[in-house]
Parts: sequence; C-alpha cells; structure tokens
Amino acid sequence: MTTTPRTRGATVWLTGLPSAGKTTIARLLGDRLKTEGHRVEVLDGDEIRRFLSAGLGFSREDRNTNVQRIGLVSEVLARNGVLSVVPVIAPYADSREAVRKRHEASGTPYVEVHVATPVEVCSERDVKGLYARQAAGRLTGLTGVDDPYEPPSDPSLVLPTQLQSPQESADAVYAVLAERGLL
Ligand SMILES: Nc1ncnc2c1ncn2[C@@H]1O[C@H](COP(=O)(O)OS(=O)(=O)O)[C@@H](OP(=O)(O)O)[C@H]1O
Ligand SMILES: Nc1ncnc2c1ncn2[C@@H]1O[C@H](COP(=O)(O)OP(=O)(O)O)[C@@H](O)[C@H]1O
Repeated sequence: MTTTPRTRGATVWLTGLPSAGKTTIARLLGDRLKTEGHRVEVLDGDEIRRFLSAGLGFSREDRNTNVQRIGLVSEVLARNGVLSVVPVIAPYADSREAVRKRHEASGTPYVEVHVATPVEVCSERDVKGLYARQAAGRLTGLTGVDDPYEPPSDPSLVLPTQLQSPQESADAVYAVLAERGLL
C-alpha cells in the first residue's frame, strides 16, 4: 500500500540577487522534500526564461511579466497540493505583492524568503560571470549593481548566506514550512 502525504501545497519564493544562492537552496530543499514523499516542483528561472518566458529581457516590464507568469504557474501548482519552490530574482516589490495577492485570493499559502546575500559576496561568487561582464562594460542592467533590487519589507525568512552553509540555509526554509504546518 502506498501512503499519500498530507501536503497542503504552498509556494516558497526565494528572492535575491544573482549568485545569492537561490538555486542552490531551492535544489537542496526540493531534494529533501521529495525524499520525504512530498509533491515538489522547483520552477527553475533559467528554464522558464527558455520556454514560458522566451523572448523576454530584463527591462522592468519584462521582469514583471516574467514574475507574473511564474506566479500564476506556481499558484496553480500550490493550490493543487504541490510544494512549489521558486528561485527567481523578482526585484520589484509591487510585482511580488501581486503574486502574494494571487495566492491570498485562492487561500493558497505563500512563503517569501529573502536570500539576503550582500552584493559584494554575490559578485565574488559570480557563478555565471555576470558581475565580471558588467564590470567590463559588456552587460548593463544587472540587478543589484546598475539595476534596482527592492528588498522585501516583511519576508517570512531572511537568509544571510554568507554566514551559512547551503544546507543550513535550506534547513532554515524547511523549518519555516514545518512551523507553518505545511509539511
Ligand atoms: N541583467 C540581468 N540582471 C539579472 N539577471 C540576469 C541579467 N542578465 C542575465 N541574467 C540571468 O538571468 C537570471 C535571472 O532571471 P530571473 O527570471 O530570475 O529574473 S527576474 O525575476 O525576471 O528579474 C539570473 O539568474 P540567477 O543568477 O540564478 O539569479 C541571471 O543568470
Ligand atoms: N548558504 C548558502 N546558500 C546557498 N548558496 C551558497 C551558500 N553559501 C555558499 N553558496 C554558494 O553560492 C553560490 C550560489 O549560486 P546559485 O545558487 O546559482 O545562486 P542564484 O541562483 O541566486 O543565482 C553557489 O556556488 C553556492 O555553493
């Protein structure tokens, strides 16, 4: 006999700068939740930009469109019992607020996590070489450098990843889900 976990579904949105650690934490958290038998999707930002948001760039308008599309998909998944983990920059507060409201409208849990790595640490990590490209004048509009990032004013959790291991950061998100009765 198989057991069906009693997961209610939720969106866990990891917002933060490039190289802050969003993808790493999302994967670790997703793996743990899957191992424990939950229904999980990690909505990988890069993959979404290749398909669902193909053709969009990094203007304010395009980023908002991207975030609203991802918010819609995530809310549908979460409303249907999936733990949807979203490692996406989402730099604008009004855009994140619209996603939160969409969840509230359907009574779907929404957990906002600020992956609050300082820009100096992000630019040292520079996983994709974007900070170096910006510094060399080959890229403009990089979030946190020459494009805005509006930090969340009231997130469920703030992660100072420069002081934590990736596993510690992922475990802290897991703990919030557990506290909120979502596991
Ligand atoms: N100008 C600029 N600013 C920010 N990020 C840039 C830019 N150009 C390319 N990239 C790469 O695209 C990834 C961000 O995509 P997102 O969908 O998360 O961004 S957004 O929410 O629509 O702002 C982001 O991925 P992460 O590094 O994983 O955050 C970058 O690798
Ligand atoms: N506590 C932490 N949480 C997440 N990533 C961390 C942490 N400490 C160091 N890192 C490293 O920072 C980098 C973050 O890269 P990534 O997850 O791709 O960032 P993002 O998706 O935000 O662009 C990885 O190389 C990861 O190993």
